[in-house]
Amino acid sequence: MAAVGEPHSSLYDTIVVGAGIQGSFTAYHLAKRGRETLLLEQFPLPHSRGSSHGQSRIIRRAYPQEHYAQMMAESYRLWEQLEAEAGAPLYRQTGLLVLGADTNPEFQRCCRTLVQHDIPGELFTAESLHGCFPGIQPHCGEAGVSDRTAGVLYADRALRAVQVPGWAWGARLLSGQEMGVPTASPPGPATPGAAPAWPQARPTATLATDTGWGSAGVPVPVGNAQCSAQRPGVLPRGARSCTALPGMSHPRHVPSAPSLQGQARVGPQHTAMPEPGLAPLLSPGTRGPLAGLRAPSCAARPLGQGPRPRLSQLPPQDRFRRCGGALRDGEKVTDIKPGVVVTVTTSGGVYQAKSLVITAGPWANKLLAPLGLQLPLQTLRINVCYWKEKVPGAYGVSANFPCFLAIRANQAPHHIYGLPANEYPGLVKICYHSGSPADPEERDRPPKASALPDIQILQDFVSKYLPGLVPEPAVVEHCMYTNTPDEDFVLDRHPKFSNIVIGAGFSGHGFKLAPVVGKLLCQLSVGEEPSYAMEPFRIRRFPALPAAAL
Ligand SMILES: O=C(O)[C@@H]1CCCCN1
Repeated sequence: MAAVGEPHSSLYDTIVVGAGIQGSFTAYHLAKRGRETLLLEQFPLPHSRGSSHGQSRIIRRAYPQEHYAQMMAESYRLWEQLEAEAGAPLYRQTGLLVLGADTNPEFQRCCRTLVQHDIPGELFTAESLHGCFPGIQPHCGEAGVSDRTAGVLYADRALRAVQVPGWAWGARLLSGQEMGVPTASPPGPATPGAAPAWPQARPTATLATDTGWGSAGVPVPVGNAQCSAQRPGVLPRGARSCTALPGMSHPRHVPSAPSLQGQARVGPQHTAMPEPGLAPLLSPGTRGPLAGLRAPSCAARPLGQGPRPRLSQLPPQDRFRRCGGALRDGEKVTDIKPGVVVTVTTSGGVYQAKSLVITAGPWANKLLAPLGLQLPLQTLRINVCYWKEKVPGAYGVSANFPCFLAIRANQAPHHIYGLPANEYPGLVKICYHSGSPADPEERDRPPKASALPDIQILQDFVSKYLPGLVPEPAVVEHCMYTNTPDEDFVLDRHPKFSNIVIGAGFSGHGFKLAPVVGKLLCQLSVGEEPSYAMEPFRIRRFPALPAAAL
């Protein structure tokens, strides 16, 4: 079979349907292994119809689920590798603050992950948190924990970077928009010339036996919040950075935030005494979960990675030597015929491959229906909101404002998360981790006013927690989530057709994990043993799949 008017291989090793971040990383891994790979995308690239567009995403290791925490260690390494290949910064370390009720099990699981994986971070009471981040106004009974390795991924740039090597090494662009091998750092929000500091992914300390932050059902005594001392305000311009975390401003008079690493920070800017509620955890010889950890390494990891080769600087024969990839955008899949050889018909041609990977985001079930499978996926339209600073720069990356993740703060049933002002000067990205059910084909239809409770929830949150922001969104953009009931991904083979692999249901938290997801889908596709336990991602975990679905 041949594409209309285009020469190409008669039989690909793998066709990947969907060139969002998950499909692009899958094609990238396949092409790097020398697999003849065709990456199909229904829209001309770049586009903003799915879930991978926009300039920023959070990258973090603070995950409540152990399986993602494990995957993130490798994901950081693979992002760093891609960054070296692209020759352009893809990441900016800002730190992340997880904010939640100190008794919240999810908050406690995040704390446990940080301790168990020896991830640098700190624990805050409501009072010490407000001292370190005057722009944030926590409330009684809330606490914070920071993940110093976290930051912002430059999403658009990352997507482009992973698509370019995927086919540039693979040699052929058959049609569609030519994306070009980068010859210089693409424009974007990163500081020019600033190489990001990729945090150490591997644990560096021997950890004490886990006595169970949350796992044993014991509430974590994270401190005695003294809410009366709090004051509204924002980070003063030019405020000095905290010595412990790059993402913190720490005025001299503010009480110290205890370190997750097992001792209170002591220094000219910090008080020596741990806060009363933390004392039992922080005492030498404690059997608590913080026992036995090393003193914090407070300095930011030195950049020190030297100049990176740009793809464009490699000799063309090197760039094109690797066998594999081709990308066809602007081609919508209209039919898939399973079999030992899978036949995929698009609006532009007919292609065949030994295996197929479907990474179609919110279109997953539309493609799977003719293959007899419907996954319990809910597609949601998400409002991506930006909020104006009252004092310019107060919540910006340059002022060391961190990313944050508020767990059920303000009684909101879902999480609220934010990223410091960066892509739009003076505007902070703050979003609700849920949205209104929507068909991806109709995502541009304005929702009814009643379908916008999230904006009201965000306004309440901004008023109460971020008093230095104007509590009206200045910009609202949109993207799609595809949620599973448990918000774990689907990474599995089709139950009937083992050479059809499905990546779906990334539930609004998949971007940062895409390097590992792509590797796993590649491994499933080529018949290798996956690098991680796949149980959380299996289709069969959904007990209620109707028989007709299979
Ligand atoms: O995965 C993340 O890190 C962000 C924040 C939390 C919810 C949405 N996505």
